[in-house]
Amino acid sequence: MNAVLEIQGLRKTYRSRKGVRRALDGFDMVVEAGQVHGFLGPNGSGKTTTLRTLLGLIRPNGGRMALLGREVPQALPEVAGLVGAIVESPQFFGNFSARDTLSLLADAGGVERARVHEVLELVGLRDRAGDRVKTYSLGMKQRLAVASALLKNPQLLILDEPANGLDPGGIREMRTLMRNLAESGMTVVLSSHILGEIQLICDSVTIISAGRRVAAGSVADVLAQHAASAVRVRVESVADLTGSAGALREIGAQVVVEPDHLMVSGLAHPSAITRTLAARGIYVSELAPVAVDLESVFLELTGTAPVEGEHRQVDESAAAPAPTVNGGWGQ
Ligand SMILES: Nc1ncnc2c1ncn2[C@@H]1O[C@H](COP(=O)(O)OP(=O)(O)OP(=O)(O)O)[C@@H](O)[C@H]1O
Repeated sequence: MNAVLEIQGLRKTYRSRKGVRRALDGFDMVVEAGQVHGFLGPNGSGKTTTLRTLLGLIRPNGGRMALLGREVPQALPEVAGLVGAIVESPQFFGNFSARDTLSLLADAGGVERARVHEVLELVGLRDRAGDRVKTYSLGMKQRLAVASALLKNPQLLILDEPANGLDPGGIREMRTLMRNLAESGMTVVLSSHILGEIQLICDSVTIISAGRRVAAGSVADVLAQHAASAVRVRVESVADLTGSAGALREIGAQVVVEPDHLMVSGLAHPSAITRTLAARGIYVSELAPVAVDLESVFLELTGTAPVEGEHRQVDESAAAPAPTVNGGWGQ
């Protein structure tokens, strides 16, 4: 097996004074070597919990995980040196330069000083390496964080929301950096909800919703599997859009109401649309398959597409009905 990261049936339940929350509910994930893999999900779907659990920072309630072919958390002491990760924005001393910061980290980790110059070059900070970190932009601080994770030349790099807070230029630079790392043979896993970027950067994706995997595979495959399902529907009178949406939802479609048309997905045969609406005396004036992007697939799969009259809350993890925590590790 060529997988550098494997997760099977991962479960994590948080208990707090407010009750029990099932953050991961039998989650599966596989990342093959040499890929840039996007880990996508809405707020509260379990991405950070997954990454923190993989790195031994959180104890799961069940499931199995392996990094570089070794079962973790048991083998973490052996694989930790081969995995670079940033799961929380690291804090750097503002008065230190990037070079000072990385030299300090290199000494602490037993890494040769020559590597500091290499990683500064890799992340594009060479020319500002002597400037104090407090003069850096957010994008430069993110690159310094990536540089610190690269010091030990990891085989696998895990980044939680590396593009968070970056402007479009910063995101573009981050994208180039990720691609360069993958070309150098590193496997990169990055969590994000910036879907357009994932589509451009990543070879493969895992989409998580409410603590479960809802799609996985190459970006092209995930798009192809869902490409046929989205249809743009116009009806003769705009006044009939709301009624049409209701009728289509009754037959199981997911419908997004736009000002002058509907976006309909989740039906095996688009002919069901014309039949259903005609039965209500509503006539379709346009029925067009829509080129699907990752964003619409994501919205459909995670149930986070806007629904008329509903105001979705940000946290989509499941509030567990009863505390079923087994307290132990393993299935
Ligand atoms: N320490 C904790 N105690 C209780 N609940 C927690 C804790 N950490 C996370 N949760 C809950 O677990 C669920 C999953 O959270 P997690 O941070 O893993 O999601 P996420 O996908 O990373 O979200 P985001 O994109 O917003 O960072 C959420 O409901 C969150 O409120």
